Amino acid sequence: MAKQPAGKNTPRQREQTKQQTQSAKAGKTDWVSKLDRWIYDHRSTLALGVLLILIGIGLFVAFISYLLHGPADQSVVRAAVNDSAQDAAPETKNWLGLVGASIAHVFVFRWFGVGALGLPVVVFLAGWKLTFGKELLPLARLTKGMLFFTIWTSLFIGYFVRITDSVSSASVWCGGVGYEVNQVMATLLGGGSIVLIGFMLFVFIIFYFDASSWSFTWKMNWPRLKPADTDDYDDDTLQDYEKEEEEEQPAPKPATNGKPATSPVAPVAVPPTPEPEPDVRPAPVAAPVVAAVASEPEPVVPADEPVRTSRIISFDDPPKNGKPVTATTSQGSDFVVKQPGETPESVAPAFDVPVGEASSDSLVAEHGPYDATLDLPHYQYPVVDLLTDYPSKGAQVSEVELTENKNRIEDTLLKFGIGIKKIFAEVGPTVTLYEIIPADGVRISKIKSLEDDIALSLSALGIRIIAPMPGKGTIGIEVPNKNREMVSMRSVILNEKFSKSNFELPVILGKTISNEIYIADLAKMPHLLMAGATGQGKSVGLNVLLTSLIYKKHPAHLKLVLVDPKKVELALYNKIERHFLAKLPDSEEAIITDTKKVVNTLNSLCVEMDNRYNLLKDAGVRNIKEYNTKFTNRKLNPEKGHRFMPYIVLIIDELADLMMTAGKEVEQPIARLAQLARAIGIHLVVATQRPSVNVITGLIKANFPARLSFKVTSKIDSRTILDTGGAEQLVGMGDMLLSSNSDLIRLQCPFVDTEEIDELCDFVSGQRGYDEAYALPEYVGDEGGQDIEEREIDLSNRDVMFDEAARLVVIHQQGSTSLIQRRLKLGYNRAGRLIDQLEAAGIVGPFEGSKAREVLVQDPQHLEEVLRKLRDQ
Ligand SMILES: Nc1ncnc2c1ncn2[C@@H]1O[C@H](COP(=O)(O)OP(=O)(O)OP(=O)(O)O)[C@@H](O)[C@H]1O
Repeated sequence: MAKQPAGKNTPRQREQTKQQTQSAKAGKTDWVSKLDRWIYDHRSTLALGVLLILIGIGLFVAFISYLLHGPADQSVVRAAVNDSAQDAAPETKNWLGLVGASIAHVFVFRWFGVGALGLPVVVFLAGWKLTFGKELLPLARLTKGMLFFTIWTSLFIGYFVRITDSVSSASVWCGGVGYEVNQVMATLLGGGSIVLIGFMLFVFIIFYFDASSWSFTWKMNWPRLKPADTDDYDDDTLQDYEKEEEEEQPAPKPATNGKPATSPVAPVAVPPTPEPEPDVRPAPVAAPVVAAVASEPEPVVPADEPVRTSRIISFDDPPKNGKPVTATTSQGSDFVVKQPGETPESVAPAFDVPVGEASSDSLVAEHGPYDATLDLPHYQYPVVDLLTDYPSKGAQVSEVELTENKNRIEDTLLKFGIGIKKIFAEVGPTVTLYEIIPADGVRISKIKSLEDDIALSLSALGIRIIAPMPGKGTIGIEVPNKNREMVSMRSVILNEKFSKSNFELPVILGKTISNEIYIADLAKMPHLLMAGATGQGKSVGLNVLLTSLIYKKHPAHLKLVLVDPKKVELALYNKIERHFLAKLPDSEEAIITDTKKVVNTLNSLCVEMDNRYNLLKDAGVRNIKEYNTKFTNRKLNPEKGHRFMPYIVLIIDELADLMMTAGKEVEQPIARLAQLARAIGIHLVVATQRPSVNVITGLIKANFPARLSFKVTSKIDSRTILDTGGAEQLVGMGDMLLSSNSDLIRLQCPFVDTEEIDELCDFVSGQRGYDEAYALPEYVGDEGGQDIEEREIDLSNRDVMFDEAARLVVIHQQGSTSLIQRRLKLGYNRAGRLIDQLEAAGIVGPFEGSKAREVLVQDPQHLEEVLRKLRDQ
């Protein structure tokens, strides 16, 4: 692993540089990044959350107490302000003393009276959300409600205080605002004030509880509105109205007059709705379904029955408030569309393809496109200051060195009878390229055949002859610089080419001889094979690749599978497990070091690949990009297994080790993935010290068009990896050759130290992550045995959630682990165990690959019977 940077930087120099840069940084940006980190640190969020809960409770107690003892405390507060707080304090009646009385005096007496009680409720709920990471009640919606409650109550009570002329005794109930505003309204409107106050309540109710979804009958009779007039109508609705008008047949809507809604979602006993849903539809069967559905923030679109084009789709809530949205189809069945990003398994899109473009368009119009990043909405991309600022001196080649080399090249070539017309030098970070135009009549093949002799005569390490230079009629001779430039990771991350790159998976590979940054799109590569003798910069190279991805990608869009048979090379990335790593459901460690686990992981990736291909086929698209676009546009139904697909990058740090211990067992899945996985977003980066043919087999090699080599020990190794010599001539420390699309490019890999990686991982892991690493599909190897009976499920020791899980799958007629996981809020492992138990109990059928298991019990009554028997046993 990285021990020491490029030649010029001795540990001492580096330490000094680091100290200088650190003190420079400290002055300017340290406090900003510290503040950032503090804000996104779990501990500070927890502390703030608990503080807000305490403040919420405190304010509530203080306000209630003030309302009870108000008159007594008013004089105490005045005395404290005018005279001495110390003298006044003992007189206070408020349960929270003088402070409680003073705050309550302002909020209750001066401002809002009873209405002020809305404030502590909001503060408490905000604190709850910060502390527990989820909402007790929909916060945004409730805040709006409470704001209205505060002002309206104050006005309403103020009206009666004014007309009863009881300001001296009762003004504490309406507060100063309520009373004063009523005074003004009375002057302007007289008795009309109460009408205005009543009207305000009416307007609030119709917007807050979305009167548009109350009844079809209402809608039918309401005047037709243009889309510009309202947000609550979708195109379908308007078209329907227009059609009906044309036909002059105001036919009753099915849900009102037609057959009662028949939904496969039978009424279930579920906790009551947190907020009353005003539902005035005369649909007796639909009603319990509404109650059931509204309490669950999950889609309950009947899984097997495509929702037909909905004529009226109305949502009870504006899109951005984070509350589940209830929608109604013309069939009268209701379902909930969850806001994107509510939980890690956010499943916002609620329509399937059969619904048609218009419905998904209207969903997008209402809610905006699905955004996977909303699972971690506050995630901050790493700041560049995490990387060390090594002072860049540029390439250090003196005139003298250049002239010396030029003369030696001229002399050597002349010795072999090669005349030179012209010679140019281009100074790169590690080597200088001398480009030679040979004299007329000199054949390139002659120069090529003399390559080794010329190199020997020039007798410097790492001379590489490029004859001819691709696309030019010239010869290139690369001569290493005496003092090479160290390319820092920071400098390349800051480079515009990287920051502005819009590649799907941008990876920095290095700096070219013309000092340009070379960035590749791993998604297009589509896999990378990396070789290099020990100590030549492979680990640094992998770290550079990972750093570029982490700097550019949101955890929602990228998952890493890290295989590290050497056990220490990638260990640093353990910290970002809950952000970027993917692992097998049953494994403890996200970084895979054990060969058996590697085999399972590779096979699991193959299962993931097959699953993804099935989803692509189902969606009628050809690749991950088209799939995710369709999903983002809410045209794919998560209830049918559709989900946003993050890219998966598999990194294998040492293939040689694995090939020695597991041979074909790893070769086959690697080759399979390399052959097929590009379209579904799984990309491989495989590194090895030993690029021999029994490690990089023909099967593997054929499927890795992009190959990269650091210095290797022999020309044979160079040929194995690059199909040509040259890599043995490299000068080490990140000097490398990239072979891509039959081009061979010499690059200097940037340097990134383990300390920098450590800081980067700390920065990422200090932020809120997912509950656990991204779960790869379960793969049970030979030992596990696929047969449920062999795995001996003990039904006498059932999970406590067994009955609930059974009811869930029977109600939905869908035996899927992810359904159990989402709806019962369980981890993957536990949900997997539950589904195994359900299989053993004969409630669901056996595993069927990417499809959900068949549910063998058809109705809830039958299920209760089965459950009762199990209990009796
Ligand atoms: N891009 C680079 N720029 C400057 N120095 C580098 C670069 N890459 C590697 N080095 C130097 O080479 C040393 C070895 O690099 P690295 O640890 O990446 O080798 P490796 O090929 O992974 O070796 P091993 O396989 O034994 O782990 C580093 O400690 C560092 O001093």
